[in-house]
Amino acid sequence: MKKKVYLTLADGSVWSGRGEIGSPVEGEAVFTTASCGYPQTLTDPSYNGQIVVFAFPPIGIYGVDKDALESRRVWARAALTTCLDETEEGRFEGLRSWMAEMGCPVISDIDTRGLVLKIRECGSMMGRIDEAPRAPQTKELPATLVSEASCREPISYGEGETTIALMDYGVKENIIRSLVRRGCRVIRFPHGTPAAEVLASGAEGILLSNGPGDPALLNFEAEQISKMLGQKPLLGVCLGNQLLARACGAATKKLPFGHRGANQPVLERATGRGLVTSQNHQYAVDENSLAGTELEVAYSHLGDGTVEGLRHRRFDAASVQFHPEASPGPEDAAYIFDGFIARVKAAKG
Ligand SMILES: NC(=O)CC[C@H](N)C(=O)O
Repeated sequence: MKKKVYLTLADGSVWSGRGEIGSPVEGEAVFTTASCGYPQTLTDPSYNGQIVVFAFPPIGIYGVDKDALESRRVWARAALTTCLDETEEGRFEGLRSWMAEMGCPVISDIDTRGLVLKIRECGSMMGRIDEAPRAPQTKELPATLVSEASCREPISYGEGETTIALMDYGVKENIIRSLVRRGCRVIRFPHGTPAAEVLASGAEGILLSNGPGDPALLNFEAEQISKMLGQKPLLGVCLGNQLLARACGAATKKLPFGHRGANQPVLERATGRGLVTSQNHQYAVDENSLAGTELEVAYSHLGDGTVEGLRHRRFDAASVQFHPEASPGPEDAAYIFDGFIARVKAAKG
């Protein structure tokens, strides 16, 4: 039964809504402006630890197609919407009942317009959803978000002739589907796999996945990437972009409210071409920290100028902060996978 519930943000502001919560929920409150794709957003492991405010009302209008999810579970801690479409009749199961099965609260009738403005003004911050207004106890997201989301053992997909090692920091499954569809065999490795083991697997190219949390906490992962650099062609996506930067000696920084949505404008510096991209990130590579490294900026955000992609001057390594696999969002950047696979094929001769 839906009850009145409250979101209390770390700055003390209180927002009321309606929903069912088993126990209080805490997480980092962030917003996405994507107008569709809520099933993909909610199952994207990069949202582990976050309370997602959907700026676009309503959500739920087309239910949930379980064949088009980004993982087997919901990673967001809660979904907040001003208007929840609760239709259960239709081709797919309704959002409300699916979220109940997934054990994740959906809070409706909450002022998402005010919340988005608050987060834009004061930045993403911790929040608590409870039956009474209570301040969040958690100050920061834990360092365990990636290990929770990564696979436990290597998993193989596809039978193609080009073998890609996928470092799983919390991968969206459409990255795997995008590679398999292009004729690759993908070996998905747990985040803590040593570089030597990955290189010994017969991998001809390495893809660093997206994933949750602060890249500055992932020292072991960055160190392994530095050992793989120059050995095989490498592509980083989102968290993978941030970790490539760290592996090369650059640093990341926290953005005020990040970029989350399906129409983020990006400039490809080499061609002057503009791309409309799918994004979901809170951190970015600090451009000032690139001086003295062998990395250069290949893409930048047309809204705030932040780094959106990198290229290594000496090694075959590149990365993007946005999502070539889309899901949700436009497919303008899908060619990045084609370019990567062509590089891998060229390198193996
Ligand atoms: N989608 C991602 O890979 C997100 C990367 C990182 N966790 C960030 O928030 O910036």
